Amino acid sequence: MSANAQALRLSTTQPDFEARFAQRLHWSAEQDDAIEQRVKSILADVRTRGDAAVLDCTARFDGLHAASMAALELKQSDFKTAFDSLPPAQQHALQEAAARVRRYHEWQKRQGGETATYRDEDGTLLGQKVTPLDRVGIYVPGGKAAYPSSLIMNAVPAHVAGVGEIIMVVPTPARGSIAAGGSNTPPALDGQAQATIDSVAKGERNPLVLAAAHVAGVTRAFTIGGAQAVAALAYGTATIPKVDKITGPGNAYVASAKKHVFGTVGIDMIAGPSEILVLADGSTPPDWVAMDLFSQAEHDELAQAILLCPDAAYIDAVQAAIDRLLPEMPRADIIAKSLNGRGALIHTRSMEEACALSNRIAPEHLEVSSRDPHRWEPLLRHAGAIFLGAYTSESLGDYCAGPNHVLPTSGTARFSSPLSVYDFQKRSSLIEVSEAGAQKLGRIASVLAHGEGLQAHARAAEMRLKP
Ligand SMILES: NC(=O)c1ccc[n+]([C@@H]2O[C@H](COP(=O)([O-])OP(=O)(O)OC[C@H]3O[C@@H](n4cnc5c(N)ncnc54)[C@H](O)[C@@H]3O)[C@@H](O)[C@H]2O)c1
Ligand SMILES: N[C@H](CO)Cc1c[nH]c[nH+]1
Ligand SMILES: [Zn+2]
Repeated sequence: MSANAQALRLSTTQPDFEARFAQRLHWSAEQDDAIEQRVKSILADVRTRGDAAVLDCTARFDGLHAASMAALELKQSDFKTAFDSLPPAQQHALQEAAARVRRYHEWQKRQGGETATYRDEDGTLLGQKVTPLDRVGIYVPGGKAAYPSSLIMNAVPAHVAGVGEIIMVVPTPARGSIAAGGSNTPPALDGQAQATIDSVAKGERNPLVLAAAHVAGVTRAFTIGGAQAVAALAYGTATIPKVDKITGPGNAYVASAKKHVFGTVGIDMIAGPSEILVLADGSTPPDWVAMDLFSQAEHDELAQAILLCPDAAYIDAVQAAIDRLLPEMPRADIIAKSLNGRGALIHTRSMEEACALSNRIAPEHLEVSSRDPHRWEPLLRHAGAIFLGAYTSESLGDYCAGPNHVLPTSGTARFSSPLSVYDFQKRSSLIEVSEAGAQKLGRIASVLAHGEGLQAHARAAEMRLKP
């Protein structure tokens, strides 16, 4: 079957542009209610039954039948064996990518990620103490594709922050299981029967993911996924240690579960489908831009790829490149569904108007494919990551440029930031008031405390005042 991708053509001069633009941006997961209900029941089950529920869900959704949690735990020796058996080019690529991501996050840590203090003139010390989290859970997606790059993007900043223990979960669904894209109607649970099956059956452990765990370093790892993995990390089970925070992307089940466990544990963000917005002045080869649009569209039928450009002839050339290049793509069907359903090629009056539109979208990835990217960058306020110039393909950021590829989606870049070293740290304020400082601060606090009617606050400050 040959896929055909005709992304919606829009122009900002069309009278109905606003309505059509808003409609295209709107994203709603049709199955939201069904997913929410299922996630709630999985969370409750894991909270009550612990490991037994995790084993049942893993059999039910991933087709992975294990008699005990021990069979779902990966060992450090598994990681080493996987790494050693990779071709040298893959070993080298993993190591280089991890080294570049580490270097970037080490730099980031120096930009405000370290304890610092200052003193008032009277000797009072003020500042913030930065402490790494004790134990984090990292979710590495594994349902429809394997993501060693996401493992690196989560584990490396955690290490750089100084996190003590990193617990990784990664589903390894058997072919034909629900998670691998098989039937969406799960069979009834039959925990009793499954308990008699005494080993892991058919779960596909991706060697690059295991090798990435060797390179990036994780403390313990389990081949579980979905809401059950998030629940196990959040509540803890007899086998899986409860963590302080869960980071990492995942599908709608993972996102919903993270939303529900927030408060019991910290989370990084709720990630939606991938997005790319290319802002082009027409100077980049159209094939490059077409492939950049494909690069995010190929993640997911619900991914969104948008081109904004003031040159109508250039938009025609990008569409021609899409038509020519699409049949070569192994994931052409996913790309076509994404472009047809959610993509857009938008003709703008100017690059200035394109920048303003981009700010309204607040995309996860924003490519400024221009001869003069630094002219436009100051106009761009909201994006998860900004890729400047024709040579900066978004895909380089996904793997090895250095900054994190876990980014805010669905317009949340208006108020949130990429995953970072700061996600794996917390801050405590430091206050040491000198005797002289207590005289000044005590008088201010006393007045305000009386104003709030809080006498003990006032007296605690006043007792330290010299007569
Ligand atoms: N933002 C990022 O940085 C980033 C990086 C990599 C991947 N991603 C995205 O993460 C997502 C990964 O999704 P995925 O599905 O491949 O893997 P996943 O690991 O997120 O989900 C697989 C799990 O979903 C659960 N599941 C699937 N169908 C279910 C059902 N019907 N009922 C109950 N549970 C069910 C199963 O437990 C399974 O283990 C993709 O959308 C991908 O684009 C994002
Ligand atoms: N583009 C994804 C985040 O939206 C990350 C990724 C992983 N591998 C390839 N791409
Ligand atoms: Zn990607």
